[in-house]
Amino acid sequence: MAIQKKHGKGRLDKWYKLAKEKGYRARAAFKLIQLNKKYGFLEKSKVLLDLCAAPGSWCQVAAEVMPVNSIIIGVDLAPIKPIPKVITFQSDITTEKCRATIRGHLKTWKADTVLHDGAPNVGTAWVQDSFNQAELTLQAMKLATDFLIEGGTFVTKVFRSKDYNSLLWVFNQLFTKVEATKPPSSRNVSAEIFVVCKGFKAPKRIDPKFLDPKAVFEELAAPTPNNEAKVYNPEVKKRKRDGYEEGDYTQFKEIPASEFIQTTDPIAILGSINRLTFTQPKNGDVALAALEKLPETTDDIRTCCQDLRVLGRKEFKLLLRWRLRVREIFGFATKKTAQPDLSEEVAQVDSMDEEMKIQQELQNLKDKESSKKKRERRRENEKKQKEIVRMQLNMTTPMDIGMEQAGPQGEGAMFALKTVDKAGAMSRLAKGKMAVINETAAKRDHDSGLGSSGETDDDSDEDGDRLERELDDMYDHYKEQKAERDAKYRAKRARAEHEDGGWEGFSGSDKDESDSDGGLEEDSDSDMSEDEGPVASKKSLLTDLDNEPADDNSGLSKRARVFFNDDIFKDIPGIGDEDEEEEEENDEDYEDVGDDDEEIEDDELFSDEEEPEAPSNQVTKQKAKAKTQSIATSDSEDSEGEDEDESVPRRVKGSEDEEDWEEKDKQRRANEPVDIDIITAEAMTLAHALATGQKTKHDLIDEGFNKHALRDRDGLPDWFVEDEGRHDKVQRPRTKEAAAAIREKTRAVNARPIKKVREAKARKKFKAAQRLEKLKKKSEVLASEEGMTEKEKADSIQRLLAKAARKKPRQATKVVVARGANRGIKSRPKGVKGRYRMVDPRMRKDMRALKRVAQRSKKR
Ligand SMILES: C[S@@+](CC[C@H](N)C(=O)[O-])C[C@H]1O[C@@H](n2cnc3c(N)ncnc32)[C@H](O)[C@@H]1O
Repeated sequence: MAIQKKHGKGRLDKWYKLAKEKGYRARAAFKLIQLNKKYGFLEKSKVLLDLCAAPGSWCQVAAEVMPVNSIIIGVDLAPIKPIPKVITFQSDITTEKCRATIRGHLKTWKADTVLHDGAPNVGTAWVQDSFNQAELTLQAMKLATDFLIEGGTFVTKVFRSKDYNSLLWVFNQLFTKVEATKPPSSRNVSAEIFVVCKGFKAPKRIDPKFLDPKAVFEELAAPTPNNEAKVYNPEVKKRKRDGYEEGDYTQFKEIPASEFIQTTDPIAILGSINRLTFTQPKNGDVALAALEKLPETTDDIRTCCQDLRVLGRKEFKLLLRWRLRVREIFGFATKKTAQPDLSEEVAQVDSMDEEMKIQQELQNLKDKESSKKKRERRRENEKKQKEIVRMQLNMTTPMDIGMEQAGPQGEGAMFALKTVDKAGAMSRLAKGKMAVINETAAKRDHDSGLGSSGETDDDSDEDGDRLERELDDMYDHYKEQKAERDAKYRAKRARAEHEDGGWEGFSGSDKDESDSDGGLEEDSDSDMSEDEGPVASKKSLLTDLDNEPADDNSGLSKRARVFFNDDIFKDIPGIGDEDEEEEEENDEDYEDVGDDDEEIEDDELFSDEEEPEAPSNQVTKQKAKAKTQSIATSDSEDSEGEDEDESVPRRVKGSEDEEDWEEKDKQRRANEPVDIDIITAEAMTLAHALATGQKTKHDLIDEGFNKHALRDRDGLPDWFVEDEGRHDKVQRPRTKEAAAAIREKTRAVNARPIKKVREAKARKKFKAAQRLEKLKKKSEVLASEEGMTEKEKADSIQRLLAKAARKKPRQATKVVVARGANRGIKSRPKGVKGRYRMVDPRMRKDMRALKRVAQRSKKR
C-alpha cells in the first residue's frame, strides 16, 4: 500500500533514489543542499536550529556541511532517530516548553541559522492546511526572532496561498534581504516555496502584531507601522491590485447618463464605464427624463453614449461640452459660474464697490493680454510646424530654420542649426518620422497651454484644453500601467525608444523647457551652452551636413524618399532608414534557431563538395550567405579557408560568449514584433506572381493605391492610432508554396544550430593543427636523416607536403536503413563509419522500384 502511494504521487523520482543512495533520510535533504548551494549559509554557521526536523535529513546535511564542532539542534513533533553531532528532541514548536528546551540547549549561544521545513498534516483540507502552514511558519519565525543572532539567516518553507504575501511582508520587516525560491528538487506540482531571509535586523522590540497570526493574516490590508522597532521600513510598498468590485463581476458597465451629468469626476466615468443609458428605470429618474428631452442631447451625443470605449478625443470633448451645457441649464455649478467657494453652487454678485471694479478691470486687461500672447505663440508655433513640414517635403533646408531662429548673429545660427540637428531632426526628416515632430510640437503646445493648431477660440476653449490634457495624462497613465503589466510591450517600447534615442533627448528637454513656455529657440540655446559648447556644435554641424548626401546615396530620388516616408512603408524591411534595415536583417538572422540538442553530423558540416539538395535549401543557403556578408563579424579565424561553412548564418559577434549570445537571442526573438517569415512569404508570393505573369507591374502600382495608403490620422487619439497600427494592415496574399518554402528555410536553419557548427569548426581546426604538428615532426626527422642528400630530403619533404595538401577523396555516403530501434534515433547507428544517411526502408524499396521501371522502359 505504502509503495503504491509513493508510485501514485510519483515519489520514486531521481531525488528519492539519490537520497537512498546517499543515505539521507528524506529526499528533502536535496532541497536544503540546493538552497545552501545558492545562498551558502551553512558553511558560515556555527549554531543551527532545525525546526520540524523529522525524520532528520536536513540535520544530516547540516552536520555534513557545517564546520566541525558546530551546534545543531533538531526538534519535531515526531521522534528523530539519533544523528551523530546533532541534538534532537521531540516537541511542538508552537509551545513554550519547546522554547524553554531550546534555551536550555543553547544556553547563552545564539543561532546563526534557523531552518523551518514544517508541514502540518497536508492533505486533509487544503484551505485549512495552508492557513495552518502559514501560522506554523509564523510560529517558527517567532522562535527564530528569539534565538537568531543579528545578521542571522532564517530559511522557511511557505505554501503559496493567500497568506503568502502577508508572510513575505513580515519577513521583509525583520530581515534585510528576503528571497523566495524553489529548488529544483522541490516538485513542480507542489505549492511549496522556500523563503531565505538573510540579515536578521534583531530589533530591540518587535511589535507583537508582526508575530500575531490574526494581525498578520487578517489586518494586513492596512498595516500599522511599527515605529518602535527600528525594523520598520516605510519604503516597503504593498502592491495594490484592483480586482472586480464586490458583488459586481461583469466587465461591461453602464450607468444612466444623468449620473454623468451630476458627477464631479466626469473623466473617471468616461474612463471606466462602457455605456451611458437613457433608458428610464422603473422608479423614474426625473433628471434623466428631462435630460432626454433637451435639444442639446443630439443624436450624435446618444451615439457617443452607446459605447464609450470606442470614442476618440474629439467625441470625449463633445460629451464633456454637452455635460457642461446641461449642467448650466440645470443650474449645477460649472467652472464658469462657480466661485472659489465650491460649496456654493451659484454665486451671485449683487453689488460691487469701486475697488472691486478696478480689480475686475485689471483682471480683464490681464486676461486679454495673456490671451493675446497665447495667440501669438500659437501663430509662431504653427509657422514653425509649417516650416518643418516644408522641410520634410524638401522645399526648404534646415539651414533656413536655423538662421531664422538664431537671428542676426552668425554664430547663433550655427548653434540653432546644431540644436535642430542635435535633436536628430535632420536624420528624422530623412527617415520620415515627422509624425513624431508634429506630435512633440503638439505636446509642447499643450504643455504651454496652447490648444491644437486647428482651434481658434482659445479663450473659450480653456476647459477643452484642460480636458484634453487630462485625457492625455490618462492615456499616458494607461500606457504606463500597460507597460508595467506587459513585459513584451515594455521591450517593444524600449526598442522604439532606442531607435528614437536622439529624438527622446529632444522631446525630453523640450518638455522641460516648455514648462516655462519655452519655444524651440530657447531649447536650442540652453542645450547648446550646457552640453557641448560651440566647438562641438560646429563639428556636429559639419558632420551632419556631410551626412546629408549620404542619404542620397541610398539611390532614392527626393520624390521617392518623400513617397517612402509614408507610414505605410514603415514595417516593410528594405525600405526606411539604414539602421532599421540592418537591425531587421540581424533579427532575421537571429530567428528560428532550433534547440541545440539536435545532432549534426560533422561530415555534413565539412562537406567539401556540394551535395545536391532541395532547391529551397539552396535558396536558404544563398540567403544566409548574403546575410553573413552583411553582418560584420570579427570572427576571422573561423572563416579562414572554410568557404563551405559560409552557408551557415553567422550569429557570433566579437567576443560574445555563447551563453550571452543565446540569452540575447532568446530576448530578441521574444521582442520580435514583425513576423519576418510572413513578410518573406508575402514577398515570395508576389515575386512568383510577377515571374509567372499572373501580375504585372501595373497591377502592383494599382494595388498600391488602397485605403491604407491614404490614412489620415490627424486628430485621431493616440490609442486609436496605435491600435490601428497593430491591426489595420494590408493583407497580402501568401501561397501555400511560399509558406512551405519559408518553413523549409526555418527547418534548415534549425538543423544547424550555431553551437554545433562552432564545435565542428573547432574540431576541424584542431585536427588540422594536429596534422601540421605531425608534418613538422616528420620533416624534422627527414632533415636530420644522415644517409640522405639535401636534394633527397627536400624532395621527400615536398612529397609529404603535397600529400598533406591533397584532399581526401570524399567517402561515399552510406545508406543505412532505419529499422526497429534505430527508427527516429538521430545518433550514429552502431557499426557505421563515415558518412551515412538514414533512410526509411520504404524509401529504399521505392527508389529501387523506380530504377527498375526506368531500366525496363529503356530496354523497350
Ligand atoms: C516535511 S517534514 C520535515 C522534513 C525534514 N526537514 C527533513 O529533512 O527530514 C515536516 C515535519 O513537520 C513536523 N511538524 C508539523 N507541525 C509541527 C509542530 N507544530 N511542531 C513540530 N513539528 C511539527 C511534522 O511532524 C513533520 O515531521
